Amino acid sequence: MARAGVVMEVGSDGVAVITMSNPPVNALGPSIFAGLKEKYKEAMKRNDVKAIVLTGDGGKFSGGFDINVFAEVHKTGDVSILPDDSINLLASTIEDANKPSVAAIQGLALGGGLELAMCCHARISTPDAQLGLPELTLGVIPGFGGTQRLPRLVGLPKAVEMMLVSGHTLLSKSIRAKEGTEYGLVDATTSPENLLIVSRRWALEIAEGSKPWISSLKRTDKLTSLSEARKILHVSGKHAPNMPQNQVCLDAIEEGIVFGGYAGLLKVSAFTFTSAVLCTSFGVRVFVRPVLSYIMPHQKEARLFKEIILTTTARSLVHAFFAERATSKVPNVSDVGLKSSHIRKVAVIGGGLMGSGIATALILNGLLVILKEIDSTLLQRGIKTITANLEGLMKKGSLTLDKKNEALTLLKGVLDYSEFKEVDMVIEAVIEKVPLKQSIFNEIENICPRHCILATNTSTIDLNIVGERTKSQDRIVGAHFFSPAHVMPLLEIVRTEKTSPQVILDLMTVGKIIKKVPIVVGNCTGFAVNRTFFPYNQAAQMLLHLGVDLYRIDRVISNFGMPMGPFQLQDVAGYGVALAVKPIFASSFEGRTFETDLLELMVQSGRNGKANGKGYYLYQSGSKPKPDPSIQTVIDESRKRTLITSGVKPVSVSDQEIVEMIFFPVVNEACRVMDEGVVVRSSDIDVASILGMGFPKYRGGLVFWADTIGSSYIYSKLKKLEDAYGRFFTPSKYLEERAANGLPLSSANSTPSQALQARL
Ligand SMILES: C[C@H](O)CC(=O)SCCNC(=O)CCNC(=O)[C@H](O)C(C)(C)COP(=O)(O)OP(=O)(O)OC[C@H]1O[C@@H](n2cnc3c(N)ncnc32)[C@H](O)[C@@H]1OP(=O)(O)O
Repeated sequence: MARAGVVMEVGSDGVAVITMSNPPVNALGPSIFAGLKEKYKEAMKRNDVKAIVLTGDGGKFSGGFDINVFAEVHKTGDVSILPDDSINLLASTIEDANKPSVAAIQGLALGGGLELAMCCHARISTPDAQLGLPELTLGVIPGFGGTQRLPRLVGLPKAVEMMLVSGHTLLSKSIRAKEGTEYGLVDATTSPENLLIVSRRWALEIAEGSKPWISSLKRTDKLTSLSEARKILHVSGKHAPNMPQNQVCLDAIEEGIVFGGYAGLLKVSAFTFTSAVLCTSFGVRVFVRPVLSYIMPHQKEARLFKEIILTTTARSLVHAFFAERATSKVPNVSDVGLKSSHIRKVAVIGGGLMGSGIATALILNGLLVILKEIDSTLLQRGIKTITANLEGLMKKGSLTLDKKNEALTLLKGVLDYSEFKEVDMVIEAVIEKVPLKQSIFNEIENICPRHCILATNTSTIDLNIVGERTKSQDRIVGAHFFSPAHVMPLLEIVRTEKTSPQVILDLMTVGKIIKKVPIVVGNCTGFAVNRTFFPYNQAAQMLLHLGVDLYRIDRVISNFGMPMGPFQLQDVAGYGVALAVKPIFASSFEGRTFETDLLELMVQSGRNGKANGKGYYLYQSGSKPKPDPSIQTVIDESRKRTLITSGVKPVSVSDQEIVEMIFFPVVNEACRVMDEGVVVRSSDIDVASILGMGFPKYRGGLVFWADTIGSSYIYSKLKKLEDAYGRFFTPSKYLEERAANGLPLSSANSTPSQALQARL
């Protein structure tokens, strides 16, 4: 089936197989809903149909409700385009039908997809299918009865765990079907070949009465007492600062627990309420609530859904979803019919922190790795770091011992280039020294096969300089990983004018294989991410030199949603790289950097950050970083030496001003990055800021957030700051023009910027 739609085939056994098709993930859009209603109506009418199997085409059940509709709601503000199908289709037509339905699940059943499966009377699945309700990661809540049916199928604690978002990346926990059988979400697992056979038989057995006919919404056996439930909901709600969707979801669940899931779907009457209350044994509180709130838990869910979809959080997270997917669309690379080459073996040069992290990411995802170091001590240290990285993942529960051992078999340490004759890609990850990198590229060009990609992990150095002594400019590309490379999800792919589209496509493919989100950017000092964010630390340092307490700055920025404040981040990253790139940024961005000796003074006073336990904070293993009062002498000395603050009284700033003074210069630099065509589209900066710098995803990314504030406000603030503190804050031409014309900063969002188009 190529077009979106639903088909039905009735077998001689009396089973109607209804198949949804909407490639690539069978998203539930209007044509699928219309098709489901039509086919169900027909199946109910036909005398030769005894039971129904509901499934998805192309090896997938469904990736859920069509998120494009959310984007449309955000564009128009019109929530009436959202279907009200939780009652009409899922409950009345499927769950309450007089013929049973079995969901045959393969690949994935997510969001509305799983909700559809949960209203069937049984679920048969392939063992590895991914099942989950990730709606909260989009800032909304399940809207097709998931808040009611999931707790009834798997119990409240597991349901809450599967739905709520937590952590900085706002993930909700999906499960594999194998685990689903333990919790009762899945009735049986089977191979893809047998899926329809087993599902048909199961459906007939329900119809004949030899298997139970279960309506999820009527079940109460997995629900705990109301007081227990409230405890679970209360504890879960506590971990949700800045995420209104968590509390809203808990409210919808609680409503259903108090009033009963099934009662919510039937016409409201005293009898239905009473029977719901009795069968769930949930106390007297029901009777003291105002009558209106008795009406239908599903109405509660649907009503909350329509409210929450309009929040800034939902807008931001839906934007982030599409922004992340847009990164794989690179003009003249992904749209010119190129096919990815098969990259099997990768050499990593340098077993330091970055090289080991990169090697870890590669072997974890099945690629053969040759790790090269200059002597056996360094090589052993690199291999030890890789082993420790894998053990760290095991401790977190994300890797089994077998997988760890399997990964290590893919790693080979070497001290010379003899193995490089067969590699498909080299990633150089040595220290940031131009002559060293140049001589490495010169050597590997001669040794590696002609097809081999020559990548550097430099975070700053111009790629044309790195490859200056080679003739293979078309194969040279930047593969900028973020530390720790086996954990951080971003891969910045840096191309020069000469890098071939095939090389870019191949590196993007490797990026996807190792589960990174690759963004393709142009070549300039700091590339897109470090360049955009260089004013971040510098603005924080400027505020410190203006007399603002460093721990307050960190607190304000953490409260804004960054994983930690800028000073703690400097401690964690170490000062080495910052000191090394300081002169590079100062010369490339002359006049718009903040000059201070702070880091030099820190190092002179024996502080190296977290690495030696002493930085802006004091670090002891097992306890949280502690402010260090003795840092004041270093700060006083630095303030004395810094032109901007000598003789000036400490400034008084509000928390909002701290956020603005730190992030507006970052937004300003992002404007230059967009204007120069360093990124393909502004939303790539959003993705990079979220995945590379920890910018809060629920704010949609740096540029999206800036647009919620408005270009003219940001411009006027920067102008005032420029008057007070100089060129560090001077608004860019791009920002000035956008502000003058009342335009958002992201208007080049879906199309490549003009500067880039001119270059391509
Ligand atoms: C009322 C309901 O309760 C509300 C809901 O159901 S909200 C939706 C809940 N579902 C989700 O959140 C799932 C979102 N999707 C995903 O997590 C992932 O896309 C996936 C796991 C399904 C597949 O991942 P992967 O194979 O890596 O492919 P991925 O690149 O992400 O997606 C492939 C394409 O499908 C699209 N897509 C995926 N899920 C979609 C959805 N639910 N709606 C619309 N498009 C979707 C992507 O935008 C992408 O389109 P593109 O090729 O044009 O860029």
